Order: sequence, then C-alpha cells, then structure tokens
Amino acid sequence: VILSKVCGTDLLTYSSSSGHEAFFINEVSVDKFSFCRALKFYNVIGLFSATSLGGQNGFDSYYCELDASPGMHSKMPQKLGRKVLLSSEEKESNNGDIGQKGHPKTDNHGSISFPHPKIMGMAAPGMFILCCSLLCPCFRSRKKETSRAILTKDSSSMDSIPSTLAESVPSAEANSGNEKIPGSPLRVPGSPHRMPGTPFRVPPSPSRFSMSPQINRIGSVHLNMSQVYKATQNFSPSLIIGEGGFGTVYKAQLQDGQVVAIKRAKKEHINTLHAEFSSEVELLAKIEHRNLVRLLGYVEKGNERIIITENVPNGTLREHLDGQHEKILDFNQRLEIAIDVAHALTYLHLYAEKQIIHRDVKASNILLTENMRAKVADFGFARVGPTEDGETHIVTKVKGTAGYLDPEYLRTYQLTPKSDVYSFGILIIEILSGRRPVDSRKPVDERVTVRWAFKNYNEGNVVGLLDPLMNEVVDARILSKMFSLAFQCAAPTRQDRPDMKEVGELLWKIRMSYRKSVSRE
Ligand SMILES: Nc1ncnc2c1ncn2[C@@H]1O[C@H](COP(=O)(O)OP(=O)(O)OP(=O)(O)O)[C@@H](O)[C@H]1O
Repeated sequence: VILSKVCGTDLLTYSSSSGHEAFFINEVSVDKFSFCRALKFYNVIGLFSATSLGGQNGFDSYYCELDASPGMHSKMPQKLGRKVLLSSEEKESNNGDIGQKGHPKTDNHGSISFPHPKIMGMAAPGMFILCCSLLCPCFRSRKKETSRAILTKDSSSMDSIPSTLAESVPSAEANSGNEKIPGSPLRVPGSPHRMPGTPFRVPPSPSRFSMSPQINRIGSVHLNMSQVYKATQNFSPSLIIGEGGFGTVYKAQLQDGQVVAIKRAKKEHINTLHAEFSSEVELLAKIEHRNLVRLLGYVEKGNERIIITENVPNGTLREHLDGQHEKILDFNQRLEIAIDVAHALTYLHLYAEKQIIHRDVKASNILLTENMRAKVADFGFARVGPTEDGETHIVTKVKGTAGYLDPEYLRTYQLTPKSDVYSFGILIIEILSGRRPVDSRKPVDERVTVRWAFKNYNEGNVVGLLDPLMNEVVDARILSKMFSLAFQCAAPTRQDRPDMKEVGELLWKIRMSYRKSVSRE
C-alpha cells in the first residue's frame, strides 16, 4: 500500500509492504506520531483511512489515537514540512562539503540540509510510480496551499523498515518551531531579486571543514581586503549585481582590468562560522570548463569572507524564464542551454580531478553570457563523490533546493551523481515550460510541475507544456523527446536515470533532429 497526498505545503506519504510500515513528510522518514500529527493538522485523517488500508478502521483509530504523549497535541505546527527539514538540519553532523556554502547561507532560498538518519528509507524504482502519484488527489487544506512535493514511492520495492526503527529518525516534533517561517515557503522575503514562487532555502548550518592554511591563496586571484575595497569601490551599492542567501554579489574591476564577481558574506553569519573552506576548495579552484563559473579566489580577514569568481554578465536562467531580460529565450537557445549544463555536469562527474557532485543544480544557479551560453554557478553545496573503488555512493546529509531534490537521496541519504541528474531532469522541464518546479500560484493539480508535465505528456499534450511566453511552434516529436529525457532523468530511483554523459549525447541527438526539422520548414 502506498498513499501519498499533498497537503498544504507538505507531501504526506504512508507506505506499507510485507508488514513493514513507513511514514514520510516531504519524503523525509518520520515517526508515526509526527505523521499522525500532520494528518490531524491538515484534517485529512479520514482520507488516509478505510479501504486503502486494507479494511482497517483508518489512521485515527488504528494509529493516531494511540501513543500521543500528553501535551504533544497542544500545538500544531505552522509549516510542518519546513520544520522537518529544519529540525533535521539542526542535528547536522556530517562533514565533507567542498563548496562555498561551507559558509552559512543566510535564509529563505529553499536549500535543505540535514543529517542522514540511523536508518535508510525505501528504494523506489520505476517510472510507473510517477503515474500512480499523478492519480493522487490533492486535499483542501485549512492553510493556503503551496505544494512542494516531489515524487511518491513504490511500495513493491520497499526496503524493510521496522517501524521501531522508523521512529528513531528526526521528526517534525523535534523542532521547537521558533524559526521565522515565511507566509509561503515559496516566497523569499527581503530579496529584491526574487520573483514570487522562487524556492526558499533553509540555511545550511556551519560546516566543519578542515581549514586550509593557504586559504587566501587559492585560485588565480589573490587579493587582500584593501584591494577588495578598492575593486568594489568600498562595496558600492551601485556595483551590486545580485543578492543571494549567503551574501551580496558585486561586479568589480581588478587593477589589471579583469572584471570579476565578488561575493561578500553577510556579517550576521560570520560568527556562526567555525571553519571555512575545505582544503578541497583548492580542487574547485582548479576546475576550468567553459560551462562552469570559475572560482578565482577567496579572501578571509577578520569579519570578512569574500569569494571571487568569474563574472557572467547576462543574469540567471531563471530571470530569463521570468521575462526579466529584453528577449524571451527561444527554443533553440533553451536547447543549447540544456546542452551546456549537461556538459558542465558531465565534466564534474567524469572528468574533474575528483568526481564532483554539484547538489544545487537549478535555474537560478545557471548564469548566462552575452552569447546566451550557460555557466553553472554556485558550488556551495558541491561534494566530492565516492573515492574508494567499488563505492557506489556516499552517505551524507541532504542539501539542495526544494523541488530539485532527488527523492531517493532525500530518503536514503545516499548521494551519487545521479542526484544531479534528477535535478537536471527537473531543470529541463523548467526550461521548456518556464514553470518553477513548484509553483504556488498555479491550481493545486499543477503546482508540482513535474507531475503536471508528466500527466500532460501521457495525455499526448506536449505542445501545451511549452512556455507560453515563447510564442513559437516547435515540432511535437522534438518536444516529446525532450520531455521523455527529462522524465528519465527525474525517475524516482537512480538506477532508472541515465548518467550525465548519456544525457548530453541524447540532447545532442535531439539537437540534430531539431535542426533538421527547422531546415525542412
Ligand atoms: N559570477 C557571477 N557573475 C554574475 N552575477 C552573479 C555571479 N554570481 C552571482 N551572481 C548574481 O548574484 C545573485 C546571487 O548569487 P548567489 O550565488 O549568492 O545567490 P543565489 O544562487 O541566487 O542564491 P542562493 O545561493 O542562496 O540560491 C545571482 O542570482 C546572480 O544574479
């Protein structure tokens, strides 16, 4: 049995197989009490009950009235799913991230970070599960509904999870609920550069990187703070080109004329930093690929944490999809961007000195050049992949952005390059449709874009999936191939996803077909 419902901001999933039961909120394994609490909060206990549970009376009598300790019911959470993520994050314990977000990102950008539990969750192969999930109706919630669900699971392939173990994982209950939670999880307060609906980020907690003694010497640009002040004209507001969770980004000109982007960490987060860059950041500084934003240097002095990167002048892919730039991206440009990103990820996964998993592939981390070439930015969550022979994955806390997160990684805490493949699949759908992975402004059944797209795809309506801003007729067969590839990438389990190299090759073939179709017209 597998039951999965989007309620308000949360995806509630119950599964049972061969006598083993598991409870999930937003793909995070939780104990049954937390699950029941969520059901009660959303007033949907009855809907999870009766026939679908094999004749049992339903959650309310079978589960939810059982072992609630006094006081536990007194206060329902305001944003349950987010609390699950935050509570888990508080217990973060794992090391090993190599990127800039060793610095704490400040707020509200959708990134998720929490530790692996004592148990692993369920494995869930098969695209047919996606079909099943599409059939699940959404419930009316007492709150404003903003879906941030990913995909549902397959009961037939569930690992054995004794419920006693399931109860040992971090739960929503563990959170004190003190944190400020935005009205909608998709709204980003105080960020002028964000459109409504932009995914929020839960700030990663301070990393525990080993400090490199040479930290100020990484990369090819070595500045001291007075040079940074000079280059940014004392961090002049007129030079601000972006605002992220981690800090403010300035366009700066160095003495030799080179124009760079300088990211300055927000002061309020400096104190929470225990250690900064991993020595492995030196690895990132060595990475050179035309579709990856180059890390040029790092400055650490007193309260200042400065990251210097290549400047990419034409905004983010998300801004372009939002129509914030002069021209709307045409299909050809979108296809080229997808190919660029595929090449960047292939390089990271296969050809870098050590395998690197980006972990935060999303449209707002794709920067565009004047020629509309794409560069993948923001290695804040990047991680070195498995290093031992025969190792298939690393087990680590979950980081990434809601909507792009690989559900299998989220469930099992096993990270592989296929997590980037999943995010890339979601990104292709975003590139083609223009829609964010989760869009709270859409009708309930369209809010999880991958589900909406898959449903339409199955009904043969690929043309209707195309971004209406494009105003362009694209051969339905080409679109079908693109969407089909996207769904393969976003398969619930990694074994069903192609690797990035294959994805690049397939995109290249699609490009050839597209060129042919255009030349025939
Ligand atoms: N190398 C760069 N060149 C040009 N603009 C950049 C560069 N890096 C960042 N920006 C701009 O600054 C903005 C903020 O970047 P940053 O990487 O800090 O945050 P973000 O990725 O938007 O947010 P978050 O990392 O919290 O998701 C970007 O959206 C982009 O507009």
